[in-house]
Amino acid sequence: MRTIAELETAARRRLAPAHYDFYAGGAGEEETLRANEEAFRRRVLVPRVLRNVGKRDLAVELAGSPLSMPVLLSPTAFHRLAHPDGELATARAAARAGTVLVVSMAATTAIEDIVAAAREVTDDPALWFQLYLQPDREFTKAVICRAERAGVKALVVTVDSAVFGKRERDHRNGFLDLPPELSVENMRDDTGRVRDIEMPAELTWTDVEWLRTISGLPILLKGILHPSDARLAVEAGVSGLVVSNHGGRQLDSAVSTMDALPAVASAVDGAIPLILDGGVRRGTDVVKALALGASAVGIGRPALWGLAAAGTEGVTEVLEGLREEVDRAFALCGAADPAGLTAELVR
Ligand SMILES: Cc1cc2nc3c(=O)[nH]c(=O)nc-3n(C[C@H](O)[C@H](O)[C@H](O)COP(=O)(O)O)c2cc1C
Ligand SMILES: O=C(O)C(=O)c1ccccc1
Repeated sequence: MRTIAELETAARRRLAPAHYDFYAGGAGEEETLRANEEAFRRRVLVPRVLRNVGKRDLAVELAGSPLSMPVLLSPTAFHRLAHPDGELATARAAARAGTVLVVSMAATTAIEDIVAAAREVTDDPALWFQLYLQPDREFTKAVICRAERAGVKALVVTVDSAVFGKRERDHRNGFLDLPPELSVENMRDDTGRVRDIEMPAELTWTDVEWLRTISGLPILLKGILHPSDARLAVEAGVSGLVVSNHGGRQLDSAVSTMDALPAVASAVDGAIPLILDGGVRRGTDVVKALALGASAVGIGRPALWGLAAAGTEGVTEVLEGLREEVDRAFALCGAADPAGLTAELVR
């Protein structure tokens, strides 16, 4: 089994340079992109021993969906740029691993087809749908109804993107849009035209209330870093938060997610689950995030590297590699299950 770093090397060899840069890059100086990984390296584990870790259970439940381990696939755009099977491959790997795939609104495959691919692997796959609330509310509602009908189990609203982050690699490479043979299939309107995804600059907490009136699905907010926003999210009645800086692709110089986590966890005080994403590359990263208050972590780029390197098998390699590392790190930290990971393990 290859490490995520090795899969990234394999992916880089296969991808067009501009596509590799689109996946790998961040906003501006890429300070936040680097800070996410660096924040894990800066923390060390102080393990406990003699705690009978002979039987370990990595499973968690989030917003009504069961996960076989505390690792899910964060939403990422354009999987067909990485591999011809695109989101179908990613969905199969997630279903096989028993974890959640958050399908991006910028997916290059229709949500019905993604759900069908996962259902070939398992009866009741857990697929969530990420969205940017569009200025056209009727259209937004239609997209949500379509995803619900297809069988998604939760909605993840991305709130860190009032405007698009400036990814300077993309500007240098002239990578502005998908090649003509690909499109964001879930943005088709009733005329069959594919609409552009608009970044929702005018969004407020009122829109989160509106969303709760139009869908009964659990709603999670993705891109929360400030403890005051975390408190408002609890008041708004959402089912969970993703502590995320969009993998350093939005506000450069934003706090790393591991540095943001403790204050968010203390603000939420267990009321709703927290998912952390950004920079997770090793099982010990997962353990550090859980110890400091996350219920699970999300991975973005690692899944894209697996996908580009080897399709479904590559994403499986990433997920099973992480599972093995997480399990080993639990054992060596003296934790038999997620509840056994406490803040005292991290310095
Ligand atoms: C190529 C790429 C595309 C992304 N597309 C989306 C998206 O469509 N919607 C979204 O909410 N987040 C998107 N993200 C952010 C991820 O959901 C996630 O927050 C981030 O990748 C986590 O950091 P990591 O890549 O270090 O694991 C994207 C990230 C990357 C790298
Ligand atoms: O690349 C991204 O991070 C992203 O969020 C996105 C969203 C819409 C279209 C393309 C990319």
